[in-house]
Amino acid sequence: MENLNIALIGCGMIGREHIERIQNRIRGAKIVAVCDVFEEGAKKGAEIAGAGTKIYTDFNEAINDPDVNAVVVTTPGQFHKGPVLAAIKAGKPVFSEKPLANTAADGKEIVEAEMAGGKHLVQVGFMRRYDRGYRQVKELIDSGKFGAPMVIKCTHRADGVADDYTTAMAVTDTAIHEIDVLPWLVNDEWDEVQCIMPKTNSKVKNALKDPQIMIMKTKGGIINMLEVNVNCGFGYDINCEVVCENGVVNLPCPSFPTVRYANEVSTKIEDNWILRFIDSYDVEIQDWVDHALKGETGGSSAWDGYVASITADALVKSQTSGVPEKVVTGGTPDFYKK
Ligand SMILES: NC(=O)c1ccc[n+]([C@@H]2O[C@H](COP(=O)([O-])OP(=O)(O)OC[C@H]3O[C@@H](n4cnc5c(N)ncnc54)[C@H](O)[C@@H]3O)[C@@H](O)[C@H]2O)c1
Ligand SMILES: O[C@H]1[C@H](O)[C@@H](O)[C@H](O)[C@@H](O)[C@H]1O
Repeated sequence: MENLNIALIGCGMIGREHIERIQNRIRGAKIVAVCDVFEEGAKKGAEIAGAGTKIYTDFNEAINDPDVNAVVVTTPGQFHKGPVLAAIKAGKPVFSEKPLANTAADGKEIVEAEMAGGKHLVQVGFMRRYDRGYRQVKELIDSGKFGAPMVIKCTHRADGVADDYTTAMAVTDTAIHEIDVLPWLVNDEWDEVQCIMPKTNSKVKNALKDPQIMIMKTKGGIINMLEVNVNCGFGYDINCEVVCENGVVNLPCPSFPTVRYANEVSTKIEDNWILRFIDSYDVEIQDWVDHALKGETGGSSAWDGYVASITADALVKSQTSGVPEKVVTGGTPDFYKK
């Protein structure tokens, strides 16, 4: 394969970002077809992609178009399974935005289909594995200089969320990033996870519980404390601090100039994920394209996506049980061992 001719399924917020990215900044790939259940949405996507882009409202038709040899899935999480399975069936490489699926049951179907086909075709969009800051933290931890990691403290804060954002989405849509990136960062696996609910922010006007505190223990005994807080009202604030035996590795928000003005010292905080991780998405999609052209996958595999969904299921269970819940994966199949 010399070039990826991509059908992108789901022309919403990140779908349109990825269309623009692939057409203008990614080598070896172009969007040849776009699909959205709403024709208007697909048309908007096609406008960004440029003249000649085919428009579909049925993902099966888009994926099975003979001019298409690769697929990007940017529908909401609960609708990833259909197009991902269709791409596997067609034998075409597929990049699925995170999460691979909203439930472990859906993730299992994808993993089983990929194994049955005997070819690695699925990459999951956990872009933090491509973020310069997270990569530097991993290098520092892997150097061994600071000793073994013992505690991780994270915040995943957002200015606000849409009205249809639910309590479970704090796990399946938001904490899912930490669920994937932290075990990768410290070379470990989740063992048990717990979600506890502090008092809810009075700005929340529906049934959403926000903030939430997630306490997650790895098999190696590392404890992570994660604050998910999606109505913080002051910006997109992602922090990660790893406490090791001989030192602390801290990844704060990327720095902006510090301003001294009117008796105050201040530093800007990024508005949203688009800007905070913009470089990571570029690196991630280019890496997917480079791998797919060689018949390979990079980044997070379908198995990683499935394990993240198993962990998310356990955390969602703990949202109601209030107690720690076990993360049971049954072990990595040989097909996915690196
Ligand atoms: N990696 C990241 O940081 C990041 C950032 C934002 C979103 N995401 C992920 O990307 C996905 C999309 O998020 P979004 O914010 O762009 O959502 P969105 O709601 O803005 O867009 C989704 C689009 O998919 C379309 N759609 C739904 N079902 C479809 C189907 N069966 N076939 C074709 N089109 C369909 C909708 O009409 C909509 O236009 C989610 O999984 C989300 O978690 C990831
Ligand atoms: O879909 C978005 C995206 O994945 C962001 O990176 C995350 O911070 C948000 O919580 C989520 O809603």
